[in-house]
Amino acid sequence: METFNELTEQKTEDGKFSEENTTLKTDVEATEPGSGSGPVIETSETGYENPEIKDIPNDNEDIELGYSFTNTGEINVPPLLIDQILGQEQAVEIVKKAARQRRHVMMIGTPGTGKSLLAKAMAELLPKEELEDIMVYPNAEDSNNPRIRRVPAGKGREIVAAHRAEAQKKAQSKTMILMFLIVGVVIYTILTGQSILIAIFVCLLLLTFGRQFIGRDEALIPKLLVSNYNKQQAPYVDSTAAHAGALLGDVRHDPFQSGGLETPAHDRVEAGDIHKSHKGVLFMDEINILSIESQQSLLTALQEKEYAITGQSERSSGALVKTEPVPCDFIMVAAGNIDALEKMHPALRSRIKGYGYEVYMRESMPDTPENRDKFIRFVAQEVMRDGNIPQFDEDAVKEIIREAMRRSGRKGQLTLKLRDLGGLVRVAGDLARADNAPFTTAEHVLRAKKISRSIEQQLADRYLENKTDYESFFKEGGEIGRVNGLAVIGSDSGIVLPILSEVTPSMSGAQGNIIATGQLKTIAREAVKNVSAVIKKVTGKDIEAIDIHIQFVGTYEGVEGDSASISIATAVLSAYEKIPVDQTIAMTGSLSVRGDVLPVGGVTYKIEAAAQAGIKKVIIPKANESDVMIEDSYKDIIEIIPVSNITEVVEYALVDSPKKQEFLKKLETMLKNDKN
Ligand SMILES: Nc1ncnc2c1ncn2[C@@H]1O[C@H](COP(=O)(O)OP(=O)(O)OP(=O)(O)O)[C@@H](O)[C@H]1O
Repeated sequence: METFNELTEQKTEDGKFSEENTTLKTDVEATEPGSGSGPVIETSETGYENPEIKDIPNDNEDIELGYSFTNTGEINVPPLLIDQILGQEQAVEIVKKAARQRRHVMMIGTPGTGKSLLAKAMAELLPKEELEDIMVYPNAEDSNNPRIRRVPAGKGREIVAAHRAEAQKKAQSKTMILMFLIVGVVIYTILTGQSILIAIFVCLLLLTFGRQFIGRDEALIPKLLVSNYNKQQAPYVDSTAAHAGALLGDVRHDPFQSGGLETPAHDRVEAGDIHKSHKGVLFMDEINILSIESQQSLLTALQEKEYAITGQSERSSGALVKTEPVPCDFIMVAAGNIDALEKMHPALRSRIKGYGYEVYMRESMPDTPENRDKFIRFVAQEVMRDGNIPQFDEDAVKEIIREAMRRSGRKGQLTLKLRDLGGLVRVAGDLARADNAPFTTAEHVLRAKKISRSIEQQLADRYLENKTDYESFFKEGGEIGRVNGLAVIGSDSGIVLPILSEVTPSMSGAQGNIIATGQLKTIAREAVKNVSAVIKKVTGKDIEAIDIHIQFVGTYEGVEGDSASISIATAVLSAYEKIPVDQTIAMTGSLSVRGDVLPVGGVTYKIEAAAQAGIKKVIIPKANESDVMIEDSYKDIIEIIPVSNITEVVEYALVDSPKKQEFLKKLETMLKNDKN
């Protein structure tokens, strides 16, 4: 009986990079989050470039557009933000509906797909006629309970100005009276020959008490808590990562709490974002990072549509003060990625769900002529928003569309991770400006792509440099048990990931083990287990007698995903059968327990990484064939071999020999029997 143990994984916890960005992903997941090549670090020096591919011109096939134009200055950018949004039709419809009916909205999806843009657009759709100013007045009966009044928008300023003028007038007449009294005292002293010292004492008394008497009117001036003076649209307040005070309002501490030096309580009250967004939109990204107490208070504010302001710090004198309830009738737009749902206060989620809509943002849209034309408008919008970069000519826009195709990771799609693409537009525009060019051209976009490399891409470059320096992977010859696997770092860069395998006599003698090293994470560990099913079938009976060692070379950051499974299987089969693997080949692909090669993510970036590393051929899953959108500069230097099962992988990857032919026959028969 086959008695393979559970996978034994040896890992070192040291030297782990941040999981999110630097884990080597080898599976479909890897194509997801789109940090793209935004303008993170602008340096042309950092990129490692294979000299072979450096100067190959980009002669991509032409991209057809619905209409032609000279430059994006000719394109009409719609005045309303809602009409500027690309590809998120469902979200746009929901936002329009929610604005009409004053409903809350929850948007879940990848960063940079337009969530905050939609929230801003919603504020533009709300009626500005309903806007109000909120004022806080002193309370003569209880100074620690300031009064709240709402007045039509713009009136607040007038009221404060009128109170101030009145207080100044009163203060002036009181000052006059005081001056008269002092002058009277001086004259009286001179006329009656009284002691000068007594006169000075009396004057000082008058000044001290008089000051308090005069200042009292100032202390009664109301404070404008929320002003909507001259606002052209309903407020939009981004409250992402706000602390309790900034979100819910606060009362400042008063270091002088007596002696006539104190600041009146109402003057120390500060509005929170929930109050500033009254009659408008409160946007909160990553709502799950808000503390549970603040989420609870937010829920109360949503339910009551008013929320009293009190000092947030218990030790401050502000904690004694609590205003009357302050209006906060806002529409909440909550956003986040899918984890936000799990970590969100269930009652808050239920409130938004019960009184609003939920929408999942799209990450790409079909590559149709209409959608391409929308990208022309997108570039025009970004240029307009930036305000400092030259307009794009038609070829430059086509280059941006080409990049949108590539970044979608799937044939026939255009990415909607538009913040990153907007970054590319700006870097290209900056280059054109630096050149004093009248327009941004395709050449500027291509240069921008080279210099605006994401941190992950730069990391991949360094990785390649180091690996090349230390000759950690081979590009030619045949090696037993050694395969050039491929992985993705972040979401937009690939690396060559060498995988080694050794087959040794079993330590226990009675039981075989699979020992995998290289800090494998859950999915990668499971992939190794699945591969073991195929290995067991192919290698046959005496499996109890061997241990199989698999090493992911130089992966101190950890490995995740299952797209290395065909590489693992090939390495192990090569080690077991003692047939060398062709090192001019790299490979990526997931393997089913029945030996089929399944699709994976990030094929384009992986192929480009292999080409950059000087590898000549890449095996990819047949199902991914149409997702390949490598730059033209790589097309002539790398051969792509699509495969659909492990037999084909072995056929291409192992170095030709009679032993290989024999093994292939065995493999084919086994898989055939398996399927029948
Ligand atoms: N669907 C879209 N249509 C047009 N422009 C977009 C779209 N999505 C993103 N953009 C551009 O990207 C910028 C950033 O997008 P936005 O801030 O709305 O993303 P987000 O989804 O809120 O991201 P995050 O969750 O990181 O805040 C926008 O100001 C806009 O220029």
